[in-house]
Amino acid sequence: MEYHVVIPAAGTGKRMGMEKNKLLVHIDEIPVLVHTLKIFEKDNWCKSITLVIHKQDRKEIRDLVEQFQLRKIAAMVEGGSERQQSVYKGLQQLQSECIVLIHDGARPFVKQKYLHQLVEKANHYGGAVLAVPVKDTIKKVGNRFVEETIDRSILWSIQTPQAFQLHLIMNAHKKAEEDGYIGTDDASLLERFGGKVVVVEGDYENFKITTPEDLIFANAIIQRQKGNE
Ligand SMILES: Nc1ccn([C@@H]2O[C@H](COP(=O)(O)OP(=O)(O)OP(=O)(O)O)[C@@H](O)[C@H]2O)c(=O)n1
Ligand SMILES: C[C@](O)(CO)[C@H](O)COP(=O)(O)O
Repeated sequence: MEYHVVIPAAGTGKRMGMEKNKLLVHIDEIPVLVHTLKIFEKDNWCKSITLVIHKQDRKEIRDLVEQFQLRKIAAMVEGGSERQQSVYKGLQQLQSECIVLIHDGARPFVKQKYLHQLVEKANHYGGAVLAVPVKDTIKKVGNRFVEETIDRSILWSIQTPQAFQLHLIMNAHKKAEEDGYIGTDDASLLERFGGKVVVVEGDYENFKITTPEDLIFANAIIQRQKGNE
């Protein structure tokens, strides 16, 4: 089977608290974004990468594409002020019906075996997301007092990649834009209209690099991977 991937990389990384986009920060001498892109470069089911970038990063990212010989990048488009807008701009680059994966540039540790499972599930059901069961106890809190402890057995932390039949996710993004609806992931836009989204269980290493301590975990994972090579 085959798929195309849209990678939103147009954030500014406010929670990382650095001057530059966190995706350009190095882990083991390679920018976070390059670690992510290499996963898709290596996967022979992946036919093209659409990269959504911030205007100010264009030159640096173009240079990285050359330096690391990233050959699958079909388009580099500028994103919007919200992740959702960036993804929609990326999706609009795809011309014909296909399975599309949407994957955060900030998740450089997704394993290839999950990509293929997601493609197969999306082909069957329409949508598929990678996720892990929550590890913490989750409580509903109002005004600093606990209102309820939620049954953890039904809760999952949702990651990316998220895989979709292109026409379904395009339609969901179009409707969300018309309604002024902003979701925290792409699958939620499909769920609004009863679209089927199946969960593929992944692993906890596929975390999103968000705050400074995440760089410590990221370096530790890379060192362990190198030790296993
Ligand atoms: N307007 C935006 C915002 C985010 N993203 C991308 O979406 C992914 C997940 O977003 P997040 O981790 O929230 O990144 P930032 O928005 O950069 O971080 P912050 O919220 O801390 O500013 C990242 O790969 C980020 O580059 C994007 O393409 N366009
Ligand atoms: C899409 C996402 O990766 C799902 O976990 C996530 O929502 C991205 O952004 P956030 O701002 O950290 O919620």
